Amino acid sequence: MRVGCPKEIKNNEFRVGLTPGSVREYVAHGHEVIVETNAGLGIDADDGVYQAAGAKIVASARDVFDQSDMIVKVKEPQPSEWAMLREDQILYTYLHLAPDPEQTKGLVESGCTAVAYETVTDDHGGLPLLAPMSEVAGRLSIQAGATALEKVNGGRGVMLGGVPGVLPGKVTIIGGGVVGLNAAKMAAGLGAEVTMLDRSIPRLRQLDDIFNGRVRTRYSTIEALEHEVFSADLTIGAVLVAGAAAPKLVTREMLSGMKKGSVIVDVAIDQGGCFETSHATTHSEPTFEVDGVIHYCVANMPGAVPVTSTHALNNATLHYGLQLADKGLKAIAEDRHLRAGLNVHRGRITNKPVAEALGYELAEADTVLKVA
Ligand SMILES: NC(=O)C1=CN([C@@H]2O[C@H](COP(=O)(O)OP(=O)(O)OC[C@H]3O[C@@H](n4cnc5c(N)ncnc54)[C@H](O)[C@@H]3O)[C@@H](O)[C@H]2O)C=CC1
Ligand SMILES: CC(=O)C(=O)O
Ligand SMILES: [Mg+2]
Repeated sequence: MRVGCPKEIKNNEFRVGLTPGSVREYVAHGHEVIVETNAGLGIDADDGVYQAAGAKIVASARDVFDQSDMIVKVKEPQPSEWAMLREDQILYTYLHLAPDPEQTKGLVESGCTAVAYETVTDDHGGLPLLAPMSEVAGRLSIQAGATALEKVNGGRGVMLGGVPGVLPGKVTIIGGGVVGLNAAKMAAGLGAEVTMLDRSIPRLRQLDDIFNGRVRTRYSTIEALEHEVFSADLTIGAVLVAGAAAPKLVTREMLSGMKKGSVIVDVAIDQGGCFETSHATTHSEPTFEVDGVIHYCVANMPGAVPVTSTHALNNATLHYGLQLADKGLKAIAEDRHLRAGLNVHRGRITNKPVAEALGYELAEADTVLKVA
């Protein structure tokens, strides 16, 4: 198969779909790999490094899309990209379709087969291709939140760790999955007072075991949420219902109960965000203020640390990428975890939460894939 990797074009996105190491693996499987010039500059890999790994370098994204059977990316395709996709092409990348009707329409109209990293599953009930970026974003969320809390950045001027004789800042984390766990590790490491909320009691038990009393856990009711968010200096939004738009757990009305200059980092923004007042921001303008509360809502947080993120992402995406390249649609038909990743196929929506969120008729992945 011809496997193509264009340069990412989202605002301040420096990751790349394939590392040179991944290129070598595809080539070792007998595939041709086509990489756009300068695609890897954000991870210190120039065209020569990709060529040494066996890639062919082409001058433009158009060349990559024209010459490839499968496109491997990081972020959801932008309008100029979905216009280049074709019916016989596989797209393998993050999509986050539920809150994004325009992109969904673009992919449906292209006729391509789109596999979303964030809905591929594993045997343990996890999302293995989302997890590495959730680890990165969870850890970054505390760095971003601590910076936004500085007075010069509009925050209330609290240092999360405190100092001897002065109480630490308070961090509330809504959602104790991969993002939440990694945020809690960083916040606790800085010396902050940390509370995590979740709706899953088994997960709260696990978190309690992991932190052994260093972090408080609380079942997430409206009352508990209000109490923990109103008293927080920094609140992290980290909930997920796989594939679906994030539930709006913190309403605009609730902002009036929060401390002036407190900060929210809505990591769940890529699924629409779990604060009613959130809207996606970019690394060039990451924050805005509503009712005295600073909002940080960058939808591609890991793009800020592309070296770490690209390698972590490739570690997770390579296995299924090779399956797709080796077997094409048959790989999706044969593997239920890859089938869970299928969101769009030849103009049909095959992911239930996406179909429900955007009013499309659901086409079941197993029936729509007529593979001999
Ligand atoms: N902005 C960015 O750059 C990035 C955003 N993300 C996003 O972060 C979000 C979280 O991802 P993960 O931690 O990997 O998901 P996860 O599935 O590991 O964890 C989500 C947690 O939310 C909990 N939850 C669901 N509904 C809840 C509710 N109503 N109240 C309280 N808890 C609830 C679940 O029980 C689960 O423990 C996702 O939307 C993901 O796409 C991930 C990476 C980068
Ligand atoms: C998961 C995601 O949206 C990201 O890594 O940018
Ligand atoms: Mg989007």
